[in-house]
Amino acid sequence: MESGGNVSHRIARISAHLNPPIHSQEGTSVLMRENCRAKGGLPGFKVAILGAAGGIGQPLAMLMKMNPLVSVLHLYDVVNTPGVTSDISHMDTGAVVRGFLGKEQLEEALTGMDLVIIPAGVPRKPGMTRDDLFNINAGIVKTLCEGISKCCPKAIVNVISNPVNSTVPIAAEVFKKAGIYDPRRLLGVTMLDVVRANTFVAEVLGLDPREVNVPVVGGHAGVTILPLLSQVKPPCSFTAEETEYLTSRIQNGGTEVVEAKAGAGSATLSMAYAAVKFADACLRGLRGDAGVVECAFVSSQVTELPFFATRVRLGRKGVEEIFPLGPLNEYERSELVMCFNYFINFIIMHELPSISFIALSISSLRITLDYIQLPSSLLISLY
Ligand SMILES: NC(=O)C1=CN([C@@H]2O[C@H](COP(=O)(O)OP(=O)(O)OC[C@H]3O[C@@H](n4cnc5c(N)ncnc54)[C@H](O)[C@@H]3O)[C@@H](O)[C@H]2O)C=CC1
Ligand SMILES: O=C([O-])CC(=O)C(=O)O
Repeated sequence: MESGGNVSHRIARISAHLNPPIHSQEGTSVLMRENCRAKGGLPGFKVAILGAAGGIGQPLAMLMKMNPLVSVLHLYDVVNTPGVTSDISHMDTGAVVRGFLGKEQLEEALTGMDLVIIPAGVPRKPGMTRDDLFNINAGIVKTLCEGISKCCPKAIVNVISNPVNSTVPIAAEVFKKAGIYDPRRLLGVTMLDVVRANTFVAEVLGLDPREVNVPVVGGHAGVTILPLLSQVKPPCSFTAEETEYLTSRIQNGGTEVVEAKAGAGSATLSMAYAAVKFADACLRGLRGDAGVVECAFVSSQVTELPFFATRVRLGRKGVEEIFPLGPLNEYERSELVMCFNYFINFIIMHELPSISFIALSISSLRITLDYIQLPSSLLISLY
């Protein structure tokens, strides 16, 4: 015999699944979905995916539907959300799924969300760099962040759209303009670099990748992706050859996939996996779990660059602690100079006056370089 509470809970869950996504087909049932009583499922977090019908968006939506921490899942895109939503809503997991299509439904998709994940935007094709996506994706991220400012200003925001090195500062500018910027809540997703690093290092060492943890710092493009192989857990050492091979493979992992897909896009499945791993960490932080630490591209004072990826501790307010780089070996210090060079060149090339990147100056970089004790010969490459 079920208690009254259990019965009403079951009815609420069934009704929640019958509750129509905004773009569902009309059923022939006497019980129309819009008449159902419950508007949400189990207690849990409300998550929106913006760009949910895309190569990343679809598997990401599927994996988030399987996440027990999620009670409501909003899928937003400018195309194809009805089909994706209908499909995913049939999965017998706890989260209730609703679909939203087109700009006029963006606000509805965002209202009340705890976490917003943004994989909206174009992917690259062979021969392109992530920075080549800047012109299109910057505008997309800007519009979506304006919606977030208005409808869920307290949400944690995970930015996947490339180039992450620029889309995150753009999101910050939008939030500042709206007066709602909290750097703790804005995170660029660099988890795929960590996932790749764990996999490739495990291959070299003959370990299970699940046992390996490689911090990857810097940014998310080419030489800005800086795996700290001297800080791998479990502790291990690499030959110079292994270090070169691993660093290059991790830095070029995205290009490896773009070339293999030969024009059909970039990493989607591994990215969806990485995005869910990261989103789950954010949700566990929001729930108040202790010791949730992942790498992310965030507003940072670890170096003089205004945004930088390092290990961060996630909590109820988002990023609650940013860890320093830790001791770097000579190879990693020289890689860090290349990382800085890249950022500076990008800023100069794109003349980004409105972006806070420009706030960094050569003199402040000198302080950073002194701080990390680079050999002075390497400084020359900066000037
Ligand atoms: N941070 C990372 O590690 C990674 C980032 N990416 C980036 O993620 C982005 C998405 O990649 P894919 O899913 O493969 O591309 P895709 O083209 O398959 O999907 C993108 C989706 O975004 C949607 N979209 C476009 N404009 C939109 C708007 N204004 N509002 C809402 N949705 C919009 C499209 O309709 C499409 O469904 C790309 O910029 C790619 O470079 C990809 C892999 C890894
Ligand atoms: O390489 C790309 O364009 C997509 C991406 O960011 C990655 O796979 O790391």
